[in-house]
Amino acid sequence: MTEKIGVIGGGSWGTALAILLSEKGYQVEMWLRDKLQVEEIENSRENKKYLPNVKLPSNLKVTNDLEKVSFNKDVILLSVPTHGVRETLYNCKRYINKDQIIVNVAKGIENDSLLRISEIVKEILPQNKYSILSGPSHAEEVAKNMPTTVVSASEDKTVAEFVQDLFITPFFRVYTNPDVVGVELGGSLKNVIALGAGISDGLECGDNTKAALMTRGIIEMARLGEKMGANTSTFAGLSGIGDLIVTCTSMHSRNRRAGILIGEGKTLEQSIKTVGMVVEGIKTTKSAYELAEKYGVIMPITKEIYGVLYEGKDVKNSVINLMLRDRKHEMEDVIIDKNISW
Ligand SMILES: NC(=O)C1=CN([C@@H]2O[C@H](COP(=O)(O)OP(=O)(O)OC[C@H]3O[C@@H](n4cnc5c(N)ncnc54)[C@H](OP(=O)(O)O)[C@@H]3O)[C@@H](O)[C@H]2O)C=CC1
Ligand SMILES: O=C(CO)COP(=O)(O)O
Repeated sequence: MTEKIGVIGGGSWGTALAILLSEKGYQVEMWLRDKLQVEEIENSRENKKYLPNVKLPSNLKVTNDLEKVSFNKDVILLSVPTHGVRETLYNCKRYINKDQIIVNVAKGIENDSLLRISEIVKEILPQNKYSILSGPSHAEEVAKNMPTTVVSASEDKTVAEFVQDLFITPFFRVYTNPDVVGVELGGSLKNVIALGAGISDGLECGDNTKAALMTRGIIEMARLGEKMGANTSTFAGLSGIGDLIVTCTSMHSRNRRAGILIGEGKTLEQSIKTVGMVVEGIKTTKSAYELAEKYGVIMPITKEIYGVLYEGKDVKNSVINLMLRDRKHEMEDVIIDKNISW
């Protein structure tokens, strides 16, 4: 049985998963970059900043030391936001050996390089086995043992199944999938659409609008995914439509909450500050927009959200732009694929 797990990143998600793994009886140590926060958590046995009102089990250790969290662990759980993954991995690379399995739970695409997390990990730790764990799973609900389902994706079936065994509990059901590209893209791109769903709520558009954004959103996500080598059926699964539903509708979603504030007329900076936690979709919108250009994929919702976030476009004009696009067949991509005509 795997005994030792280092959790790198003690935000809401890292903390919720560290609790789950500790309660399963593993030896878990969680790293946070802020020394004062580590002391505060040790004293109160609670992560008041990111996961308040949830007590940490007594066997869960907390540290500020990257060597302690990385060295001699069987599994490294990467739970820092996407923009911090590269630097954090570089800083702990010297303590990690090739037999340690890397499990990533961050949902984003790196700016500028346009790399998914598995690609960053491959660059820095080329010999280590990798799995992404993703799906509709708000930390606040997992911490309360509310039934949740996620997917473990790895190129290596034994690794995907190992991670499934590691995390599965009666409340946290883990499926497997070989499609790393699809699972990583689903978890990242849904945050862009969730910003849009939030903007729609902030504008007081109704449920029709949100259903439209979600349905047309998953189509453009899958369109990019297919060009990038994903299996389009993955977008119909937990890390695609599943996570899109939860993020576009939940009051826990930071992406949706940031979108609501933008829709209400707050600036991007005000919205990020008010949410006070990582809003991955903001950086991912830029990466997704650039990937769409690079692969020549039409992503109208992503393009409008990019315009609002990065070009100062008026949100109401963006809605009009989306509604007044050229008329088209709903299943255009399918029709082209299967050569179907009327
Ligand atoms: N919360 C959730 O329900 C879920 C989150 N995720 C994903 O998990 C990842 C982590 O998110 P989450 O835990 O929610 O984030 P939070 O906003 O709750 O916490 C962010 C954590 O990351 C730290 N951090 C921020 N920037 C850096 C950096 N550059 N280097 C190292 N550490 C950094 C913060 O430290 P400090 O306080 O010092 O700034 C804080 O501990 C994201 O990709 C998110 O999309 C996935 C599924 C569910
Ligand atoms: O990915 C998540 C739930 O599955 C968390 O979404 P937010 O980052 O929008 O809170």
